[in-house]
Amino acid sequence: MSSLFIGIDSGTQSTKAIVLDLESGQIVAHAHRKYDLIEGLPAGHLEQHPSEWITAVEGCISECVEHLGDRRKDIAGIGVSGQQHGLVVLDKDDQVVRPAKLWCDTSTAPQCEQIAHEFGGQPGCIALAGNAILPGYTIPKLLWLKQNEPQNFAKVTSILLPHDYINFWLSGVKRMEYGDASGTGILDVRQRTWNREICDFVDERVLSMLPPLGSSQEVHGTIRPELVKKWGLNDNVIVSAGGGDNMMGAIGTGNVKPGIITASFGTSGTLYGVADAPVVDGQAEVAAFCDSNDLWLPLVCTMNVTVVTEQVREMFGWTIPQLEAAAAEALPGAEGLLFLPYLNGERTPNLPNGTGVIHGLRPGNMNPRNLARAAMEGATLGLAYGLQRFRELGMNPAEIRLTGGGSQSKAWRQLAADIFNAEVVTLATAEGAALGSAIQAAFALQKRDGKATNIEELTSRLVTLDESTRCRPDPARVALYAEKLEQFSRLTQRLREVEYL
Ligand SMILES: Nc1ncnc2c1ncn2[C@@H]1O[C@H](COP(=O)(O)OP(=O)(O)O)[C@@H](O)[C@H]1O
Ligand SMILES: O=C(CO)[C@@H](O)[C@H](O)COP(=O)(O)O
Repeated sequence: MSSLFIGIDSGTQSTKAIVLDLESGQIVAHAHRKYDLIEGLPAGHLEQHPSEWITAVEGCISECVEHLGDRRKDIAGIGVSGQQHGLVVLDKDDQVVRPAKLWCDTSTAPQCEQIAHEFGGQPGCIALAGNAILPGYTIPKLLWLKQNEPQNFAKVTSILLPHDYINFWLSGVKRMEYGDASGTGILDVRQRTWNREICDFVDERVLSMLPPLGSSQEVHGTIRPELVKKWGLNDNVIVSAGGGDNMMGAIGTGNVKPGIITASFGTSGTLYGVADAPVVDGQAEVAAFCDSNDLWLPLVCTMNVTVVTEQVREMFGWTIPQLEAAAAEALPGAEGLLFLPYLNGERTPNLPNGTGVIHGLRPGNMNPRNLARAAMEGATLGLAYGLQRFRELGMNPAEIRLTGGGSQSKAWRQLAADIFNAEVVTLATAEGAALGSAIQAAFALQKRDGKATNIEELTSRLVTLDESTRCRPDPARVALYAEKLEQFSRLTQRLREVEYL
């Protein structure tokens, strides 16, 4: 009998679940559930009710165990990955006080400025905790709540991140681990301790709202008896610490030691690589996060990747294959179109009130295929802007591992290789974060039980590259996209001047 581990990835647009057979390395069941965002006014408010995530997790696990039949008794653990930074606020009875403001909610730009101002600007925040305070992060959301909904703030007794809340629902235990906690803005990533000054500035109750904090390699708890009964599981199934989706995506793409870089094309775009010391960027373009193995994960995040391609797809009423076909049919460079992809505002570069721009329209080039291509190119150029900063900080990948929904597109993979000027390759599964969560659950259980285990050995056995997807940069297109990136940076600067001065 071999052990099975469930990996859950609670993403921004959907929840994905896989069941990993630890012995064979096969994925023996999978499920997914979609949901929407709550868009508030004025633009910038983006929220979800945590009950949506729970309904999706419950549905995904139910579907997987139904598919497994009697093999459900082999399930030994569950690991949960979640979109980073969202603020879940609970009252004294552990009821959710209001919907969670998400990583892509930019309504908290004024609160970021207030916090930064208190500590001598963003350099002061970086000195205290290793990171600037940016609208995506968690702590400005709590200050926003205090200032805008004081009645709700008064009810809050504890705060959790999205994956912590799912862990709490699964196990009844409240806890945070270093990786996801590093995206709050209040974790001093060098020491892995809460920064009291920033917490107290937001409110003197903040420290008391935080649950216990600990290693990302530990077992979080065991599945609640009601759920064990509902799903027909054994009663000792563990829940591992879990983590932010990028931290778990790192495990699921075999990115567990320095030297490997992953790019995720999900709702957001991210680029990250493990480091064995904190990487603190004085310009704050690379976030100084912790990973899910008690190391560090310097990361660049852009807010607009499949957000942009999905808008174009919906505008033309296309299926995903139709979107891909249109982008593949267009010429590289989209006949002069350049899409600044800042539909939801942006984090890198920091343009919380930014908007999208399509530049270069002429009578002959304004057609659906060029718009599809320009959307993919613009989203990828946004990440390439961040990759430049990665390279300046000494992380210069020859190969980038791609994960997330957009990485399933062949046309997108090739233009990513050309824009990044690096080989790109995907993994056997596009669900890197879900796979990473299942692997982490296996690792945490083996570690707890005192078995000889090693995350590097586990990932080298369980994570496989899909060599058939490898794309190599083409010199002519690399040159074309280098020019586009310069134009992209200049236009972004102009947008900043037009919208902000
Ligand atoms: N072949 C494809 N080409 C382009 N986009 C794709 C493809 N397959 C999936 N996607 C997009 O990927 C997105 C979902 O990616 P995912 O990584 O699951 O996001 P998240 O974790 O943020 O919810 C969807 O918007 C979907 O349209
Ligand atoms: O904010 C960040 C990273 O800092 C995002 O990467 C979120 O973690 C959302 O991830 P996806 O839903 O796009 O995977």
